[in-house]
Amino acid sequence: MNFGGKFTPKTPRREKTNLSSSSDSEKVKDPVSVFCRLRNLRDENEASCIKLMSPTVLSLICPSESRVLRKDTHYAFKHIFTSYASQKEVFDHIAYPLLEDLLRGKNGLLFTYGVTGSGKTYTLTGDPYNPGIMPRCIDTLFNSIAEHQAQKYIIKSDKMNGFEVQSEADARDDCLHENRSTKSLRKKGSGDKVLYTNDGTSILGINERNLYSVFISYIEIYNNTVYDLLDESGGKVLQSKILREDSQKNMYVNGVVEQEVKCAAEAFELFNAGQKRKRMGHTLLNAESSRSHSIFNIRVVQLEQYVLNSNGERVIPAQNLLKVGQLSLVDLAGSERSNRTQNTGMRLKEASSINNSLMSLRNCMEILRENQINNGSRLVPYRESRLTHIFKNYFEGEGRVEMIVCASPSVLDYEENLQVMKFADIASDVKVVRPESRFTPYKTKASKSKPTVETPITKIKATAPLVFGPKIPLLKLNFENIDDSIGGIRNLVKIIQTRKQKSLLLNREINAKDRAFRKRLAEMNSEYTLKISELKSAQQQYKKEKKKSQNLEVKVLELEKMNDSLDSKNVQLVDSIRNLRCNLDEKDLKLNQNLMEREKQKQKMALKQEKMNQELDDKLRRQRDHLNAAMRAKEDKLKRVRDLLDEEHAVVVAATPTKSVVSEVSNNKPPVPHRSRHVAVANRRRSKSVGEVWLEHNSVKPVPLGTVMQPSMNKRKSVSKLSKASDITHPKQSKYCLIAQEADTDGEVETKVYKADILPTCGGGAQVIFNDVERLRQESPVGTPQKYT
Ligand SMILES: Nc1ncnc2c1ncn2[C@@H]1O[C@H](COP(=O)(O)OP(=O)(O)OP(=O)(O)O)[C@@H](O)[C@H]1O
Repeated sequence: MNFGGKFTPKTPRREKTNLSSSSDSEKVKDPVSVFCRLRNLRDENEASCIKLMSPTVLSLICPSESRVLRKDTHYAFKHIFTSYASQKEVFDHIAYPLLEDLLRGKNGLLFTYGVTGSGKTYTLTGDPYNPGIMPRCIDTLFNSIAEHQAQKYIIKSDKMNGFEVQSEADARDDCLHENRSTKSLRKKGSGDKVLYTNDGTSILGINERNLYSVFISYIEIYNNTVYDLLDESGGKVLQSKILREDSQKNMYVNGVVEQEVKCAAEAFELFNAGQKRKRMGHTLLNAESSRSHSIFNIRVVQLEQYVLNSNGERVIPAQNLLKVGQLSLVDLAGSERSNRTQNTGMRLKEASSINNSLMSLRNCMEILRENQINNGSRLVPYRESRLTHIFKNYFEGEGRVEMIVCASPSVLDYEENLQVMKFADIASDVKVVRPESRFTPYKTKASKSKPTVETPITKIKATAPLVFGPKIPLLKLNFENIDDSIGGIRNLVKIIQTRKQKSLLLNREINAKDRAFRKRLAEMNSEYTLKISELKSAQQQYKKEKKKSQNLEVKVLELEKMNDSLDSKNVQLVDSIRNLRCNLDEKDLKLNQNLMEREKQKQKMALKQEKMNQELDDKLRRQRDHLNAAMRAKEDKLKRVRDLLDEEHAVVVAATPTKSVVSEVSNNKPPVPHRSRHVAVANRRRSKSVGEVWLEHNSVKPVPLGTVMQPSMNKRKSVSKLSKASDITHPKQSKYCLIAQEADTDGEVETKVYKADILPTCGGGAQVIFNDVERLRQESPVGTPQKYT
């Protein structure tokens, strides 16, 4: 084994594994082991929706009050732990075999899955008196390897998911300058030390030829971003990390703090420090609910000190190989329905991210199962979520996968349990390649101190004895048999000569080696100087890159902050939009109500108006009919008068009958001249008789005419009633007119002026001779000028 020379990988690079590949089909595969752990009911009187049928089968009973009634369904598990099962039972059954694998250099993934508050964290962590799987794993591990641990920092993480081995002196140096951040992490963790009860369990039959180193890392996936719970470089703000593939195509968290621990207490301190940073929150269903998926990684690295050759002698292993096993304990955040948790804002965003990642896990499982059943090659969408991406290797055959389904039997959890059980059903059908011990080639770190310093392996080299030839026999001189003694002496001389020759040879060899060594040393020295300058430039480059990456990280952090604030703003906006929508809906409702009310009123009004219109129409029709009848009667009378006038041309009215005429006129009836008393008088026009005096007889008070043309009567006397003969016989009066008003068929008012001459009779009376009728009508058709006749 060469600790100072150049590293050459001894094992071929592992090809990317794929479950559907033909080579994989030849490998032995095991289904994902799915266990179930039932927790106790919170309230003893509560009804249960889970019925145990056997130690491996349970039935999910649909509660009668469920919105959708479903048939009872059966689900099979590798084993079901009832609420009476102790933490130790769960550990012994599930985690102990994984620990055995870990010490054989095999990987294992154990995750808890279930509804929020169903006991996932309790199963994995527990409490000091009922330690869960994680503390039991740590205790059992150190109980088993305590005596066989490598000196601290002999094996170091190379920050790229691999390891390198360095000399003891360098390891001591590193111990002295122990990472400050780790110290402070420890300090933080040691503030309130949590000590879990150690029951002394250990793994039997570990390989005692190996030196063991244990490494711990603790990360969380929060809102689909990976954070290192042990990284203190960002102060209180957790640093987001990216996922990378190492040279062997294994996924790892870039730049994750992977701390070597030498005892269980140190591991617990780190766990507690990380636990304080883990995102927990209070929800309606769990006072301390995990808001992120947390992954606690234990890596055990084994360095083979020596191997035994066929003669049973200890020889240094020919290859630079480390056996590396990893156990990932994953506490998944609980699946939850927002209508039950009534989460809002940040909690709601967390819940949706949790549910999304769990959905991605389910998707991947479904596709893996489908590929296996149909021998298909559908792409498994590991990259959809960090949770699936980080565990890609496990599903592609890099380790054993086990799952504990935690379930609360409460009827309230029925719907969620149904989904969890379906997921478990899918998972138990997925098969993964049985893991093999993993050997990783390691680099030896160039020693910072003098090259004479021994590593655990160079120590073994030094103990190999130098052989100068045959052993020098014990010479016993026998003076009684001098020949024997001489023979012995000769033999001795021969041996001494051979040894001398051997010694000379060795001396020459040593000298040659010394020369070669010196030459090599000189070469190495120049190489060293070269390397130092290379290292310096690499360091400078590294510093630059580090600065760049720090800047980038700061930027990422700022962007994340911005993203977070945008997210919270978005949530607020969504809330306010929802409120505004509610308000709008309320207002719309009110508006609609008002509109309906108004419509009703309108309809009422319309009905009322229609009724009124009808009434008015009726009234108008009656009035019109009445007026028409009256007019018709008048026109008849008038016609008769005209006819008479036309026939006889003149009517002489005797003085005595004036009264009767007047009385007829006063009765507002058209005057009917008496045939025998008619006097023939030539037609006279008003315009021709200047200075005439008119007796204007308005039987009723007329409607104001408002016309432009008025009957031209310069001198007139208006009377409403003719009561005595002198009203007519007055000598100054020569003209008589009777004014009557009536409505025509269109309802327009028509004024008729019946004109007559007053002629004195020889008997001292007067005769009234009607000779003209003047009609005054006012019409107002829209858009047409008013007509007057
Ligand atoms: N088997 C059990 N025995 C006793 N107590 C239990 C058991 N399972 C859970 N509990 C208790 O129930 C509570 C909720 O459990 P826990 O926090 O482990 O739930 P969870 O599934 O991790 O929830 P979340 O997903 O919200 O983080 C805790 O107080 C825990 O102590």
